[in-house]
Amino acid sequence: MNRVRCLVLNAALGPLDYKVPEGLYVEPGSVVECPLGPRTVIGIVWEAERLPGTEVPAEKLRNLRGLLPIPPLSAPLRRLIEWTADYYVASLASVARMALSSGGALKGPATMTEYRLTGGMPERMTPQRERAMEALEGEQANIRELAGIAGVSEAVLRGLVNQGVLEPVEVDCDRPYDAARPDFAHVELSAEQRAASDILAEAVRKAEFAPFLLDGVTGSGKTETYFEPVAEALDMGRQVLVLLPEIALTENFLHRFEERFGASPVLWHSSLKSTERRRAYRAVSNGSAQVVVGARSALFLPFAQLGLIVVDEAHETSFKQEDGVRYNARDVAVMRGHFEKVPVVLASATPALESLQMAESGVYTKIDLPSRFGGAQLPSIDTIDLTEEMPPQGMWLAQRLVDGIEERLERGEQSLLFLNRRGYAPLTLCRNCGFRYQCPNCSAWLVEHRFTNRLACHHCGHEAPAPQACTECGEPDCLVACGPGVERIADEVAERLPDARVFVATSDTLNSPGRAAEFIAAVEACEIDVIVGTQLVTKGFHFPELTLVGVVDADLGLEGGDLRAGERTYQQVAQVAGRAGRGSKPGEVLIQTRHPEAPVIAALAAGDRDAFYSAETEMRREAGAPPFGRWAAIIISSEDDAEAREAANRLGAFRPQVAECVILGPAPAPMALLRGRYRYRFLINARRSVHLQDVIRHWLRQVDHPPGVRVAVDIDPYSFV
Ligand SMILES: Nc1ncnc2c1ncn2[C@@H]1O[C@H](COP(=O)(O)OP(=O)(O)OP(=O)(O)O)[C@@H](O)[C@H]1O
Ligand SMILES: [Zn+2]
Repeated sequence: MNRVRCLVLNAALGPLDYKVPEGLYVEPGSVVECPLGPRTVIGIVWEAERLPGTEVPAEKLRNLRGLLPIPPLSAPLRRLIEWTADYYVASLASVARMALSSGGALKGPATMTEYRLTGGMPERMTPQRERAMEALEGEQANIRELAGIAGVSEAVLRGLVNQGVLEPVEVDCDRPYDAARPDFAHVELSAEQRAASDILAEAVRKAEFAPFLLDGVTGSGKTETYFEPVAEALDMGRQVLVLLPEIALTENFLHRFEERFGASPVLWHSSLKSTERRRAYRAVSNGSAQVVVGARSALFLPFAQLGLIVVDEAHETSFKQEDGVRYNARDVAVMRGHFEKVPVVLASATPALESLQMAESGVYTKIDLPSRFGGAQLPSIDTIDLTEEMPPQGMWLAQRLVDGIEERLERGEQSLLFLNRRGYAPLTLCRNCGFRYQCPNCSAWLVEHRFTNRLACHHCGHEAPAPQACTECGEPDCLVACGPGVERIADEVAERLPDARVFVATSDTLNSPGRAAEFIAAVEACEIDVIVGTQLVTKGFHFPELTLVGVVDADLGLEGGDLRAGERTYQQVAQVAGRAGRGSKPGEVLIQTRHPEAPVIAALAAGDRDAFYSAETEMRREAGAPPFGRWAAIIISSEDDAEAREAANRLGAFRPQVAECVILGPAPAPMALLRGRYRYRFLINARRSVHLQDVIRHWLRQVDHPPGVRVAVDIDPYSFV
């Protein structure tokens, strides 16, 4: 039979049947061009029995237009797409699109035109041209990407091409990557590391699904330990996927990887240039990309011969995707391992409660690395009760913490201050009229950034110059910054310790791999005395001279009280504390808090992880919260408030009555306005026995909404805004 069923990349359409023309060979997984009316859409040939659709009589079938030049998506990847769509209540098409994530890779020709500066000058210089030429120094990319880098229009750049200032370069899109060599460098593992890596390497050899929780204290050398099973997979000619939560962390990882394997791994993240994306995608699909290091989207790449998956810093909440298909990469990674029949390693010093629970119940094998590598000791931890040791008026650091930094300065050691707030101050208000600066698109205050002298929204990216006079009442010099951000803490350190060299480390300052590398080099060369940073500096970094960590406000994460507030605070503080004393010198951690008696803080101070986790586990069990019960959120949004509210109410009228399943709402979401959309929310809490996804799918199917209304389902939500 020359009829095939296709999953087309259009969420509004169901599966479609086509005829396979003479001479075209397709099989399940083949990526094909499907005619649709006058257009052509991309589709994936699927097993018809797994994709129920309406039977179309043979004479009505249209011919497939062609086969795209990439290998068919493998059966394990097709099963992963099905599972993800089913579990996260998403359309198959939207998940499948994540697996075809490089438009370029699906096309034929293997060269591409990029442009770079020639060193020539234009006949006439304009400010825009000047700006572009400055920004494009050392860059090579296509016109659209260069325009993005330079912040000018494509027309400006085309003008520069015509003038010979930019020249075209033909790039071979499929140049091979350098080979990683499993035996490049020999690493002497500690006995503890060796025992762990042996178990993992053995699992790689067996080539079966096996989930592991590599639970190692900060500085125990988890990376070195999982490099051995990586080497094992390479020896077997298999590919490896390593997921990292943050691009800023890859720099450090790349460096260590190169030292161990003599070549760079293949990178995958959202800001890759399209040529690099295409190259990586094709190399992954033909098996020549040996080790891929990526953000969560790498999870859906079409590996030819996967042998191992590692999720590093597996507890990180940034593995949860918060728009489009709202999946948790940690959980999907385990499912991919299941379908591919390969081991999966979740590595963390502060595992998610869910992961520990899976280990407890025997589903995951837990491997411990209880001590730091090379005899380094875990740091000593103490709290500073801010109600007793008050910082001076208008300041945020207690004297004891400042004294600690000063001691480090005298000894030539380094300090790290952690505050999870970018910018200078989280709120700006007018002393004269009380006006508070709010984002026009979001229910959020604008954050002052003194470096750039702007007020910015951290949710939608809205920005405005910081006003000189109040925009409401017109009074000059009346604006007050309320509360601290990292920039303000850096100012305070500079004021109280004028000799200290202070650096603010956030996603604003470490926004490219190059900048991250410079930062690491500067710290290693001891050109920085005090780092003031957000969650970005809490993990991954290894600075031997860093001996003091100060947590500026440990209570911050506990406010707002969402389900995981305690756990998240514990993880953040434990991770940042873990940056102290990783070399031969002992580390000290000072935690500023107004609630030293709060269970999380007390557990941190006592270094008693087990006490924290068992108290938290009991609380979750009682509340029916994950992993004991299940949560889901449904967010209804529209640019029109009334439309969103009505849609939510209409859906509310159809709420299902299901035993052991409580549906709360609709209520305005805590972020009632986000990126210009008004939002209403339902929260669903169910026992594990309830098939939550079916309940939600059935419910949502009963109500149609106007085109302006969006309905988003969030299974196992992490964000409760
Ligand atoms: N067997 C080893 N031989 C040489 N150096 C090692 C070895 N194991 C670990 N190290 C070094 O010890 C330091 C700490 O290791 P690593 O950063 O992997 O710890 P980690 O467990 O990932 O910690 P964290 O969770 O805090 O990021 C690194 O500089 C690493 O290179
Ligand atoms: Zn905003």
